[in-house]
Amino acid sequence: MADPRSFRSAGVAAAAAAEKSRTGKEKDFDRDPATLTALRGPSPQRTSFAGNLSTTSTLVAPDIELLGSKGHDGRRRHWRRSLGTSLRGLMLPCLGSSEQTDMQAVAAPKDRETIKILLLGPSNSGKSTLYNQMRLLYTKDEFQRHKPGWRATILENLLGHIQAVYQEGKTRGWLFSRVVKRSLRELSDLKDRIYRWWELVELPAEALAPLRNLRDSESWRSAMQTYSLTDTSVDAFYFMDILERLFDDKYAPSSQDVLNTRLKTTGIVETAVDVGGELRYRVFDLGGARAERKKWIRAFDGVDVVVFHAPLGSFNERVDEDAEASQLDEALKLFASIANSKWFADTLIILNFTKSDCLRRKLAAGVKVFTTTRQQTLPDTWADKSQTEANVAAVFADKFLRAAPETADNVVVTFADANDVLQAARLWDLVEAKVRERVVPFRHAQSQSRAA
Ligand SMILES: Nc1nc2c(ncn2[C@@H]2O[C@H](COP(=O)(O)OP(=O)(O)OP(=O)(O)O)[C@@H](O)[C@H]2O)c(=O)[nH]1
Ligand SMILES: [Mg+2]
Repeated sequence: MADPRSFRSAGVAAAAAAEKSRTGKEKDFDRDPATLTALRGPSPQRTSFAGNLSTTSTLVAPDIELLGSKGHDGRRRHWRRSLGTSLRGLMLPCLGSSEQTDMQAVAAPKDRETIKILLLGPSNSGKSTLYNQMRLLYTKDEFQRHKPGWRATILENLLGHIQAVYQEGKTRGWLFSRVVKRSLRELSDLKDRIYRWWELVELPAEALAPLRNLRDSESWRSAMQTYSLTDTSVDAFYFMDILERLFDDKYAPSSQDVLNTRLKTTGIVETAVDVGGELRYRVFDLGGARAERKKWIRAFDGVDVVVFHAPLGSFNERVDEDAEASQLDEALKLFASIANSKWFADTLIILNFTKSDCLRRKLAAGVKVFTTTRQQTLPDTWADKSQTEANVAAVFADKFLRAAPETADNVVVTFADANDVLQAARLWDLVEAKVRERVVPFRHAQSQSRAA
């Protein structure tokens, strides 16, 4: 099994396996430490993947409602859709003064050393998380200044998740222990003091005890665990584990708290950062939900780098807007249209697989990625592969690369979990290295040929 902390471990294994299947020879990808390329193989084959969930069971508590009556009908999709956007008005200050949804910024003239980078991918794939990692790296002071503004969303993430797990339990007939039922009821009784629409979210001190009881309850943790096998939008274990901090009067979100928080992006968010030397980035974080993608075209002009996000660990999760569509399939279709678009023929495309940690967790829990019960069929070469992280990564890297044009040499594959500081830092290092190695010389060559 690959070293979970290593940025390249799963990717290197994936690249090596794909290369071996293509050429029959071993290739030492460690000699090419920054990239995973050359994964293109012979004729495209179809792959199938599925989730085979183990379930927890148990007794459901009486009806509870933690988030008030506005906008939450109890179904997971509705909760997820409202999560993060509901407090958008409140959260705008934390997005930073250099960011805006103003299209004029998108159309601003391009300077030779200014590199335009788009973060693309479906919703929930880690774009904004990687965007925040970039701000943490290059504009740390500004990022720190805006961290307190995340508090309301963190609390909303925590409460929204509890509501979602409860609703899932109700739908699937899970049995909760008496302590869990009592704690949920106590939280529900506090709901008017916990949640306010268009106001700051506050947690009364009395909420700590029931939340602690939930956190310490085997029954609730097991329900959270099961739920997390089909929804990786919020790492609720993380927030449960910092409960005491959240209740501290002086609580100020840490960088990791922010990186683990889900806030759905609407519109186009931009920031400019000095990278060092002659380089300056203009980075655009675009909302990945289907309705948001209609706005993408406005940012497509003059793009130097696309960092495309494909959530590997979401292979068995559904798209919010379409219960039939898998998140990874959605990512594949989207990637195919980006990689084959005339807008990006000369653009460096970093295809970054995120959520490998979720894949690892799901595999460890016995969830199957490749099963014969899925509608799509497995490619023959992979049908007998064991379901290791490296094999799964290789299958999907191969599948995505086959969706790019046969002759494309502008795609670089990476595996970096967006919420992991080390992995994200290495990804941004890779972006910088590739920009210096390929994008800047390409630009200079273009301007010279224009001048000649
Ligand atoms: N475990 C894990 N969580 C991740 C990873 N990448 C992102 N997340 C979490 O997934 C959730 C969604 O991430 P976002 O960055 O908001 O997703 P997005 O692509 O910007 O989504 P939209 O704004 O809707 O387009 C957040 O709670 C992140 O903390 C990852 O690699 N591993
Ligand atoms: Mg986002």
